[in-house]
Amino acid sequence: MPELAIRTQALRKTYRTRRGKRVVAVQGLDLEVPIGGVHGFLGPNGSGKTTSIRMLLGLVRADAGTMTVFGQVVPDRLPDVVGRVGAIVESPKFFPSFSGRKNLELLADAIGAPRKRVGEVLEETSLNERGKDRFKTYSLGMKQRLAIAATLLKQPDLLIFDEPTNGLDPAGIREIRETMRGLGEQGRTVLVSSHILAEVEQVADTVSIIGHGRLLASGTVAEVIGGSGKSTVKIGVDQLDKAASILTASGLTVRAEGNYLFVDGAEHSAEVTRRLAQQELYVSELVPVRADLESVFLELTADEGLGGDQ
Ligand SMILES: Nc1ncnc2c1ncn2[C@@H]1O[C@H](COP(=O)(O)OP(=O)(O)OP(=O)(O)O)[C@@H](O)[C@H]1O
Repeated sequence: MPELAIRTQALRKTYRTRRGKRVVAVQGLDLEVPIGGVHGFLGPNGSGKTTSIRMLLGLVRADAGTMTVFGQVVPDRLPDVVGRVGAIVESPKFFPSFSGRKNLELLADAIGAPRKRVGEVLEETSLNERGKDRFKTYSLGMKQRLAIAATLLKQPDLLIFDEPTNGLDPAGIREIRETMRGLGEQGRTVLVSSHILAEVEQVADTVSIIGHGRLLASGTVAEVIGGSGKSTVKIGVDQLDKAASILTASGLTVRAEGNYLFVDGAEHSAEVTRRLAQQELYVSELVPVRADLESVFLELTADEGLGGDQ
């Protein structure tokens, strides 16, 4: 088996609230993150993403299960791999009155990274033009990119970002997305958690979808979409109502939208045309509708409600 960047097996974590209530945050999570590229770690709010990430980083103790990072069992062997991992789990603290560059220089000195890395990471996160400006004048998106720049100082092979675009405007989201894409293309592994699909669908090479702390689906974006078994065709036809009742009577799920019918569950588009033609209704247009990650996600997590909160 090829080495994985991250692997968890039967990972479990139950919290006890102050009132003594038990909250199962992660219940038997099997996660596999391949080496290289962007991996979207997706799930509704409260589904256990942050807890899983914190366990991987040794910040929260797991109740049961195993975890490896680059083949090393963590948290036991974390010291052996921690140098290869950069993570942003909470907003890091920067000095507001110092420039972005100065902040990075101080950090580089603190962790023993060469000063020349500062210019490189500013470039990688497209901050070089604003590097001399004070941190407090940065937009939220720039602050977040500076945090990414800080994790890049030590050239990690694996980057873990927990909801990196929270609170950002569309331009900020795009910038973070492009930064992640660039890192994935360099061959680094980026694990990015999100509950917003549209954000990750465009950058992720592979995804894992979780709900209630369990894995619901994983693979390449195409595999996860294809594996949903959802096939929909959009058809244009005269007498929409009549066509809809014919198709419904054949066991297909049909809904009308404008001048079109959307038909779910037909194995072959030809089946739709044939059934209508038998009743002398002729299809003027027929387009297969590609399922997107969003609809698959909603379908998979439909029973999840508020994720782990109940
Ligand atoms: N310290 C804690 N004490 C008690 N319960 C907690 C604690 N941290 C998390 N939880 C609960 O565990 C569950 C999983 O939370 P977690 O933050 O891991 O989910 P998440 O998928 O990261 O959600 P979000 O996207 O909202 O951050 C939730 O029900 C949450 O309320």
